[in-house]
Amino acid sequence: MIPESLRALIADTAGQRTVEWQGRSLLILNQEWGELVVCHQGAQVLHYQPTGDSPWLWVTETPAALPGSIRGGIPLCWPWFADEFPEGESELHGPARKADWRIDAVDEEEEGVEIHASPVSALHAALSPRVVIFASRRFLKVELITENRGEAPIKMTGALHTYFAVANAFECRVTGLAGASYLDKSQDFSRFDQQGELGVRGPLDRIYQTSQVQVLEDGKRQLRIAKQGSDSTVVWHPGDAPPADTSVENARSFLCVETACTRLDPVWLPPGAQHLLAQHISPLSGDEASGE
Ligand SMILES: O=P(O)(O)OC[C@H]1O[C@H](O)[C@H](O)[C@@H](O)[C@@H]1O
Repeated sequence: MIPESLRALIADTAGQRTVEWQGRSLLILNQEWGELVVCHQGAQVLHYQPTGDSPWLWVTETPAALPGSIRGGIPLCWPWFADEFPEGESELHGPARKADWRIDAVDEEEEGVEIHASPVSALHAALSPRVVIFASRRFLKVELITENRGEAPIKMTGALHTYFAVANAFECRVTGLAGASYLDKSQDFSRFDQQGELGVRGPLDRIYQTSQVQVLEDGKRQLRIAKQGSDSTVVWHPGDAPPADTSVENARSFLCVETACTRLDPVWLPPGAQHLLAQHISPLSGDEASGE
């Protein structure tokens, strides 16, 4: 579920190192607690695997060339999601995922790591983003923090556009959405209510209005997806018409469950204020799994 060439670089890493892959600079950690790969382009977590498990995140076998971004891992959509462009802009999902980011700090402890990143060049006249990544044997958490350094309130949207690695996208369940209202992008953003839990059986592109925890089940693993600062969960799969950088077969092994702020819940950030958008992924504990 990650390309062989990336797998080989991780296997050759003892501890921590920075390497080139696909023309991008990657920070690779291979430690007792597990593996983590962060790409400098987009401050994108490309890979996370706690010891004893398989990868939680999917990466395309055939990434787009630069200046494109790599499909997979946890791309940052910032400071807007999809086509919620501010006036004069046209880049789908915003400039952050293609931009160069600096790794400001890597704090390693026996139990895990905390990584801080910020863009090399300003991505917005007033909004300033930074990213904090926490990884350990038990969880992966990504925080996207935005500060308004300007003098007027600014409207923003965004997403942690996570590509989860799954056994088969069309045999997945995403629980925690039952009863939630959603906009269906494939039906001109018509609004519906989710009847029962979501079973993914084909292409879908939906924005659910919810701040609740979701659980992604693929028959082999149950991952709990908790969030902060988000009232939208986007569930997306392109079916048998994936984007050009991904084959139909390869696309079957991801499902996007995105922690987002969208047209349903845009953030109006006052001057001097910060917004935290966070996704916290962990295995469903035994108690929760049995419904206790
Ligand atoms: O191909 P990308 O620009 O990465 O966008 C991939 C997808 O992102 C989101 O999930 C949107 O809801 C989809 O409509 C879009 O197709």
